[in-house]
Formats: sequence, C-alpha cells, structure tokens
Amino acid sequence: MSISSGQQPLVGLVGWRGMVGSVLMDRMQAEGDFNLIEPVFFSTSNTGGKAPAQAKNEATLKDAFDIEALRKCDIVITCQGGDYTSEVFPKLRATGWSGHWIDAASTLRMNSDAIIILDPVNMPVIKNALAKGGRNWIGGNCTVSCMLMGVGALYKAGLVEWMSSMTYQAASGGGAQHMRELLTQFGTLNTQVRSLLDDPKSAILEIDRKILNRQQSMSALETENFGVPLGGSLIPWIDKDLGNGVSKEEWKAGAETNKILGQGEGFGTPATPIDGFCVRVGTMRCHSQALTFKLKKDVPLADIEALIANDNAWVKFVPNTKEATLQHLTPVAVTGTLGIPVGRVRKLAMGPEYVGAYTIGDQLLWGAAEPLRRMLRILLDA
Ligand SMILES: NC(=O)C1=CN([C@@H]2O[C@H](COP(=O)(O)OP(=O)(O)OC[C@H]3O[C@@H](n4cnc5c(N)ncnc54)[C@H](OP(=O)(O)O)[C@@H]3O)[C@@H](O)[C@H]2O)C=CC1
Ligand SMILES: N[C@@H](CC(=O)OP(=O)(O)O)C(=O)O
Repeated sequence: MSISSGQQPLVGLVGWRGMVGSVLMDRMQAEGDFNLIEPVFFSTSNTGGKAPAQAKNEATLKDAFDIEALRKCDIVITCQGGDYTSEVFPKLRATGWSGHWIDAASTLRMNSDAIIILDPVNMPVIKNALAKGGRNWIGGNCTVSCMLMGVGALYKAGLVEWMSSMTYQAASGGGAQHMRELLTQFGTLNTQVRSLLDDPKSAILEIDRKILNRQQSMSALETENFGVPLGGSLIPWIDKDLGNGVSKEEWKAGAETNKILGQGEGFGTPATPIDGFCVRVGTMRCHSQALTFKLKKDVPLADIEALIANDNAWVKFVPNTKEATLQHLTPVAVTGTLGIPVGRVRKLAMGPEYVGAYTIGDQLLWGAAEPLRRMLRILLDA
C-alpha cells in the first residue's frame, strides 16, 4: 500500500462492537493485526465515547456518518450492516476517496467493481482485481463462504457439473436478537413441561401435546424476530422472497459461488448451476449443509477425499463413519473454531458421477469476520 513511510495505515473500524464486529476484533487481536495499523474506531450511536483498548492515538469514537473523518482513512472495515453501507459508501466515494472499503454486508457484493473475498479460494481473483486498482472488497454470504472453504477443491479442479445444497442455518445468521429469541423459546418450552420431565413415569405424548400447544400459542413478542417459533421447529425460508419461488439466500448460493470463483456472467466463462433449499434450524452459530454434486466424470472416491483434505489449512476431512461423524461433524464440535470439517463423502445411488458430502462452518468466523481481516492483511502486504 502507498502509505507515507514510517506511518502505519489509518484503518477505520465501523461496527466493531456488534456480533460480527466483536468476532472480528477478537481475531484481529489474536493475529496481531493491530500491531500493523493505526486504528480509528467509529460509532453510529456514541460519538465521543471511549474507544476500545486497541486504540492507539485516537482514544475517542468518531462519528461513523462523518464523511470527512472516514475520508482520512486508508482503509475502512465495516461490519455495521447493509443500511449503513447504502447510506455512507456512495457519499464517501463521491468525494473522490480512493481508499479500500472492506465490508461484511451484502449490499455491494454483486456490483461489477466489487470482489467477494475468500482468499483461500479466490486469491487469483483478488490479486487480479488489486492489480487493476480494485478498491471494494466484500465478504461473501456465510453459507457460501463456509461451503467453498470445505469443498472448493472440487470447483478448482474443474470437476463440478452442478451442485445442490440443503442448508441447516443457525440462529446467529439473523443477528444477536435471533439467538436470544431461540434460547428464550427453548426455556419457555422447558418450563412448560418441567414437572412432567421430572417424573420418569409421565406420558411422552402428554409432554408432546403441551409443547405443541405452547409453540402454537406463542405471542407476537415471543416470535418477534423469526416470525414463528424456531425452538423445537425449523423455518424453510431465509432472507427475502424473490417472487419466483426462490429465497434470496438460495439465489446467493449460485450467484455468489460463481462470482467468487471468477466464472459466469461478467467473466466470459459458463456458470456452474447451483441450487437448493436454505433452512433455519435451532442451532446457535454454525451453518451446516448437505451437498449433492454431479461431477463431470467418474472420479475415484479416494481421489475426491484427497482433493478435499489437501485444499487448505482449515478443511478437516472426516471419515464417513458414525463415530467420526458424531465426534467431528456437529455444530457443537465446530463452533468457535476456524476448522471446516467435511464428511459423509460418498458416491450416491444415482450413479458414479454423483457424490454427496456434508460440511459445517462457524458462520461468524469464516462466514463473516475472517475473510475481512485476511483482506486487510493482503492489502498491508501489497
Ligand atoms: N450476523 C451474521 O451472521 C452476519 C452478518 N453480516 C453482516 O454484518 C452486519 C452486522 O451484523 P451483526 O454483527 O450481527 O449486527 P449487530 O446488530 O450485532 O451489530 C450492528 C451494530 O448495532 C449497534 N448496536 C446497537 N446495540 C448494540 C448492542 N447492545 N451490542 C452491540 N452492538 C449494538 C452497533 O453499532 P454502534 O456501535 O455504531 O452503535 C453494532 O455495530 C449485518 O447487517 C450483515 O450485513 C455478514 C455475515 C454474517
Ligand atoms: N443470511 C445469512 C446471514 C447473512 O448476514 O447473510 P448475508 O451476509 O448474505 O446477508 C443467514 O441468515 O444465515
């Protein structure tokens, strides 16, 4: 980066105290990123307040809507959300600001001048854009990023004719309030039948009936965030209704995966068809997905396993046994780690080119925060 010699780049951080932002701060701290930058902390709600401990010269919070203050930054990293990006980004660029904008929100992802960043998968796409003066670096959809960290090797090897994904997405994808709502619902349901649970002789169908009654009578307040109960249930629709039977989350799987891989519209190469269903389940912060591949040819299972296992430092190949699956392939095993286990890999009954796999990722780490801080490092090294 062209920063005056002897100075550290001024990096503005917006959204640092939110859920994604807090995970980002922890990772930046753990990796020593703050040693390499001069951080400036912004707030949408507490201008003039005390900046966090990582602050160096700028000890107070700046106004996140102050375009002049943002303009001084060489790099802005934001986890504040799409509304903030929509409001501030165009104004900032309109001033002629030529700094780097690194963003967790989806707002700018599909813009032609934006790169979806996932460097273990698409470093060549990132480097190419950097060389051409790229300035907008956007984190991908959490499900897409976690999927590609796990099985990106099959795409890189040009083996995938099409892929279908069935997701099991955690409450955290909706935000912190959604996680709270899920846990509150679990508590409410438990309270409803606690005395029956304590009695080993009680009838299970009585417990079941009481739970269903309580679920079906939950108030608008109790389901304020998800709209319907998630505790003890699931919701097979995530994000907006695109009006054609497809949810926006499902659309992102194909659109973003192809863009990350640098193929399809705008790249002059055919897109890989990717489609499936996205489902919200009552887990906390790991997104899981069952994948079906049609490969372009019959590849021996051992070769497929080796490709996946050797793709990057974070993917963990899980042998397709019950014991290994229960041990390593659950949200409880993966939460809070950067590991991306891939298991249940097997040929499917439809034919030798059909392969199934199951993968999990912490949607706040590889799904949101980690690609952002790694992009910061790529810029610092450039
Ligand atoms: N949640 C997810 O799974 C993913 C989210 N994203 C993107 O990241 C954006 C931010 O998501 P997320 O981190 O979940 O949002 P949060 O709601 O946790 O945080 C967003 C902002 O809300 C403000 N805020 C208000 N009250 C509180 C509070 N009590 N604690 C902390 N912050 C508070 C903070 O801004 P301030 O300090 O200025 O007041 C904070 O930066 C999303 O809108 C999305 O665009 C991307 C991938 C995944
Ligand atoms: N939509 C994701 C979370 C998210 O923020 O996705 P995106 O960054 O694509 O808006 C979920 O609900 O699980």
